[in-house]
Amino acid sequence: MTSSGAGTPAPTAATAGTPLPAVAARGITKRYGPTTALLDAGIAIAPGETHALVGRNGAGKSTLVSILTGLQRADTGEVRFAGEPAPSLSDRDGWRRLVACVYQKSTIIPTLTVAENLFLNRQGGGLIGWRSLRRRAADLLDAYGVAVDPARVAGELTVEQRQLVEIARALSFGARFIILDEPTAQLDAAAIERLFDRMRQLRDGGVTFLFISHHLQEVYEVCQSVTVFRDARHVLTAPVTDLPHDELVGAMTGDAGPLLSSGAARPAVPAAAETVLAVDGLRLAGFYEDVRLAVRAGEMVGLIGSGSSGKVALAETIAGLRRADGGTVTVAGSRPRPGSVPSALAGGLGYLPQDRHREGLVPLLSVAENATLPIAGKLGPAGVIAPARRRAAAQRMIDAYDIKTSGPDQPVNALSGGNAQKVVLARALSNDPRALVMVNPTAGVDVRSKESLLGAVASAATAGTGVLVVSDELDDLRSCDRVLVMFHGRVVREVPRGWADADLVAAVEGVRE
Ligand SMILES: Nc1ncnc2c1ncn2[C@@H]1O[C@H](COP(=O)(O)OP(=O)(O)OP(=O)(O)O)[C@@H](O)[C@H]1O
Repeated sequence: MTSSGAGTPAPTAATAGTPLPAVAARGITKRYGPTTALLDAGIAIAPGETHALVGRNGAGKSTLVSILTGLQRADTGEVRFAGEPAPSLSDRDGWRRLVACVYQKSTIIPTLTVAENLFLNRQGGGLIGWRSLRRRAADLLDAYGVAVDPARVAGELTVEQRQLVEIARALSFGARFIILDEPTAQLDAAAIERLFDRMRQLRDGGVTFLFISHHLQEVYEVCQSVTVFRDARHVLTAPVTDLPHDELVGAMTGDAGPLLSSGAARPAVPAAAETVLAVDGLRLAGFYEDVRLAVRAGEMVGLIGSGSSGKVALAETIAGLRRADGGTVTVAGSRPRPGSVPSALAGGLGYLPQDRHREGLVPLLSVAENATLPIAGKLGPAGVIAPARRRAAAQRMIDAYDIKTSGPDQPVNALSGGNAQKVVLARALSNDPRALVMVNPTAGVDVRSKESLLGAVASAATAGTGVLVVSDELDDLRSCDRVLVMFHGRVVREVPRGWADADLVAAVEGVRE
């Protein structure tokens, strides 16, 4: 293990027999106004290894990534690649040849074809014809074993295909160091395994990875070393084989207490409890067919299924983001207007969207404004809210959900990803919805915050909200009274509470055959 509590790990100069790190950052400090995002932090990544970077929400991981990719300058400290100082920030081509990051959010332009995306910003290309562009793109994708048609419009790609195209693009620029920032958050189990196989192949070919994930089992599965950041500082770097899971969590959180089980018991739902969400004969061509389900007040129902199961499209239809071809959605006894989000919300639905960036938050508004948007009516007459009341309500949410922020006035686009997710959930629950639909509620949320988020959801259920949890994360589903399994657009099984992990995975896998 290198260093514990010290500022920066591992040397940047070669010592006898030790190769120079492929990437080394030392003594990095970065401040945003009153917030210290990184304080004398660093990382050293050996050539050809897959190195994990983990830490709680707001620990400084994304900030380090932006410095390692030349998107921003550290206030102090230095970055070296194979011992050489990093290029200047203006030398974008220099950076592109050294490092690429595949973000959760795509950097691919959705309206262009795959081929155009691959050859965008390429030096020395001059004007080339479409056929030649397409041929060169096909050769490039072929060389990296990516089975995607270069003529496809990039916006139509699946998350998995998009990531592979981005990796191929990075490698084709010459980069041999790739940062994967929560790459598995939007992938189903089979796609995650394919990604890991691909990473292992590339690693065998000498590619170095920095892998960021809140799923610690993935760190053990695919990484050789792990670095932990806590509160802007480097606290530990170790081979994963030397670091038991509990110690890793302890390093992240600063205490060694065991994680609570998020499947803690809730009272049984009375048989006479009212149905607060009913879906009847719902169908949407290409996504799902004849779906029927009911959630009662106080009940938590899970919905699991692979990427092609249609579960997210179903959730989006319930929330009014999509309009079904037929069938009905009933929320607390009334039928919201199909395809209307305001109508669904007015009817008593709370919704936690999959893509918090696009659907969840108003980026330039403060944490307080975002968190209290749906309770405006409760805080003051006719939607007029006294700023002090708004701030007080937001401060209560910040405390209850452990949101790391400089205060209620911080704009949400300055929050870390996981903390933004907490604001979306706090907001969804703030209106005491009769029914709550959540898609991947803990995506991007650290291990400790997961407990408090899921605890808040379970409390809402105990208080009478009916909850539909749409997720492939087994931890998200443990508190559910039953889990519905979707496959190719249909609900094909119902698994009662008390399942073992292997049983639920088998239920999802089994129906594939
Ligand atoms: N542009 C910005 N302006 C102000 N503060 C910022 C900005 N970007 C990041 N921060 C703050 O810096 C700290 C570190 O954030 P960072 O995004 O690096 O965390 P992270 O470890 O990536 O978290 P997560 O796991 O939630 O993605 C946070 O407190 C965040 O609010």
